[in-house]
Amino acid sequence: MSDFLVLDNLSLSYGRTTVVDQLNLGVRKGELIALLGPSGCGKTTTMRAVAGLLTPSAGKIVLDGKDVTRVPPNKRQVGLMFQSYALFPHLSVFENVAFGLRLKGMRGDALSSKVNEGLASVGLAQYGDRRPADLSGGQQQRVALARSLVMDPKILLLDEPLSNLDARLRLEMRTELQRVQKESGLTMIFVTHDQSEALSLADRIVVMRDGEIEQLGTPEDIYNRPVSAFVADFVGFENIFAIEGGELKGKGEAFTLASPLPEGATGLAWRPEAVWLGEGAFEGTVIGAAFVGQMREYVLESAIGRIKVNVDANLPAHPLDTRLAFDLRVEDAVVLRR
Ligand SMILES: Nc1ncnc2c1ncn2[C@@H]1O[C@H](COP(=O)(O)OP(=O)(O)OP(=O)(O)O)[C@@H](O)[C@H]1O
Repeated sequence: MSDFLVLDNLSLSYGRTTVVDQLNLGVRKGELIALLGPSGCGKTTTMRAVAGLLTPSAGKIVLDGKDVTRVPPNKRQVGLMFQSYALFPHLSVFENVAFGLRLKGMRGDALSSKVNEGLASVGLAQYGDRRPADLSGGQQQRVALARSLVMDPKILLLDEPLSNLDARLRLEMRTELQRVQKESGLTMIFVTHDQSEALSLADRIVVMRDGEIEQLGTPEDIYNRPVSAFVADFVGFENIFAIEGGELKGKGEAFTLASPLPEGATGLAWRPEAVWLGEGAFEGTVIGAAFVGQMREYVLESAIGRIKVNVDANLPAHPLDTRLAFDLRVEDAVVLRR
């Protein structure tokens, strides 16, 4: 299947500063893609280019088989929902959702049924007469979503759509977004710097770093098989070591493992639960210990650096300052190859 949205060698600049450099990305129809990366890596800039708010300095954007690189924003059928989803405070919920449709010349029954359908799709069928101020933050967010959906965009871009919501609402809206997307079959790209949001929502994740794609894959790929220390760090690996001259090096002394290093590896990383505690070639002092329900989390200070270890909470606890042996085994590591 050919891609529905293609970013082909896309370069984006502000003045003389190139922010995104020769980016290539294909998005399939009906896919939910997350753009994940730290602040300043170019996520919003990429979205702005897809929406037509920024003209690329090189490369092209193809949407639904049509080159839209030079097409103005209002002719692209690209929906946008930003973090500040500013609803019109003086208009009712119904009128907020109707706004764009009226601009397109829609009136009467066609307008009412379209708006009501939009409100129903986000679970707000009964709220048309309210003002935005009389809704919860989550409900306001859903009005903004309905406002985007009724325009029948080919693709909907969401820039940090959930970051204004508190933790509980954010979880609720995640589920809501996923439901709406699956029911409507709409292609969506959402920007986030929250790895758990990306992992839980997306069909595929694009991890960006300094305007380039560091890794593209399913949530399982990204979580279980990060290609680089950068991605590993982003998805919660705590114990990351680079390979330099056949030795492993983190924040402490370099060391050599008993087993041979995997072919082509540039680094090895261990999740806290993949570190052996109580036996092994290394020794560390417990400088942090926390009970977190099913697990106990330890921080060990050792010659090779600080090591984070999670073990079953049913095992006997180790108090602070205890000296403990631990082991890092190649077979329990994730191999980084970039
Ligand atoms: N209008 C602008 N003029 C000049 N530089 C800009 C402009 N907007 C963004 N930048 C720069 O471009 C780079 C990428 O910014 P962008 O907003 O795309 O990052 P981001 O990944 O979306 O970050 P965040 O998560 O903080 O929103 C940053 O270094 C930023 O300072």
